[in-house]
Amino acid sequence: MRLIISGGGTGGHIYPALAVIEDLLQQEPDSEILYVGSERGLEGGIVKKQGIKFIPLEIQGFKRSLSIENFKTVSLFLKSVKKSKQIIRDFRPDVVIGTGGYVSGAVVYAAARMKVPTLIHEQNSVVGLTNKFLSRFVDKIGVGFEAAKGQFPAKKVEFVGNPRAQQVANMKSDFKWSSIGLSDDKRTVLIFGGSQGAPRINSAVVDTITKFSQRDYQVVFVTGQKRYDGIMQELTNIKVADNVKVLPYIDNMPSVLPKVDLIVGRSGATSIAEITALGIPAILIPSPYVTADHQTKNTLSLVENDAALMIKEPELNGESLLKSIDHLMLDNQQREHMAEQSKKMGVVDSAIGYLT
Ligand SMILES: CC(=O)N[C@H]1[C@@H](OP(=O)(O)OP(=O)(O)OC[C@H]2O[C@@H](n3ccc(=O)[nH]c3=O)[C@H](O)[C@@H]2O)O[C@H](CO)[C@@H](O)[C@@H]1O
Repeated sequence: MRLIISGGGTGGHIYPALAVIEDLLQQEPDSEILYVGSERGLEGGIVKKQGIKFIPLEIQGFKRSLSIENFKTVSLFLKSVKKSKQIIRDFRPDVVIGTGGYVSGAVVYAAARMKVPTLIHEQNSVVGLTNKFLSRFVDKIGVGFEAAKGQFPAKKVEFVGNPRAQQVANMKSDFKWSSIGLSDDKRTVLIFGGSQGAPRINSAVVDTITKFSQRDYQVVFVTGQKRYDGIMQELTNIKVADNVKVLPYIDNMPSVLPKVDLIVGRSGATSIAEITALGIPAILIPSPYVTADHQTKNTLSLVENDAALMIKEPELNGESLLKSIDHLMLDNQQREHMAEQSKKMGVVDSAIGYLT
């Protein structure tokens, strides 16, 4: 099969696209894949590292308020549609898939206009702007939450789960914490604020980081690539204990996640799909800065099922963070219960096949 796929901006859109590619290559190893992404998003680095052919487009998002920048946005979009048409003519794909983010809007729209079969995947329960726009033009729509179905034309939409969930659930991991200087025998807490790191979570961790030295668990603190240097600067005069590892980013999350005892982080759609696919106990701090507060909705669905605890961002600080982590790390029974409840919510038989 010849596939053009596009998903951009943040990890939540990129990793589901990579899961689709991995699945397709397992089924049809001779497939030709082209990833079209934005110049500015995380995808350039992530996709190229995987050895997948990547073409960047220059594109930017709409400002929700009246802004002169929106004229530039429209002009860049139209140029990207034109470039996408050329890319499609050259590559001759059998299908074009979009997994969200502005860039996928241009690519999938161009394909639909050229009558190439198109499909989009929506990870969130609240539909993103790009997918809402594309839903009028595409042939099929796969959604990761049942709740998203009603927001799309009924004839096109199908619940398929999140392809990334199936990928992590199928992973046979031989990852060892000792490969990053930690112990293989200690229970491990992984703290990360989505694919880009979250300043409020980072500050709370920095405030309490010395206290982790007195604990019998270990902590992996992922700052986000762009925030790492700043955090290391803040930590210059602070003694970080041996049981804490500070990292800018984790490239091999599917291998790492099965070895984690507790996750502390945001509740973006793809993180939630991973957490529930594996049944990992979690403390979730929803981002209040996202469309229709969808991360709080994501979080509550887990909290109501006893699968996670929530700390609202205004209540987050070093003390509340440490208290919640300690509470769960001391209570093996509660963690086990959370793990079971979480796993019950996981959708790991996502119909990736449907997407290709
Ligand atoms: C601020 C913002 O707009 N956030 C949105 C964005 O979040 P974002 O992309 O951060 O969130 P997600 O939780 O959906 O996905 C993060 C992905 O990055 C991976 N990861 C993260 C850190 C790391 O070091 N290594 C790594 O591989 C995670 O395992 C996961 O696969 O897209 C999501 C899916 O559309 C939305 O629900 C979020 O609301």
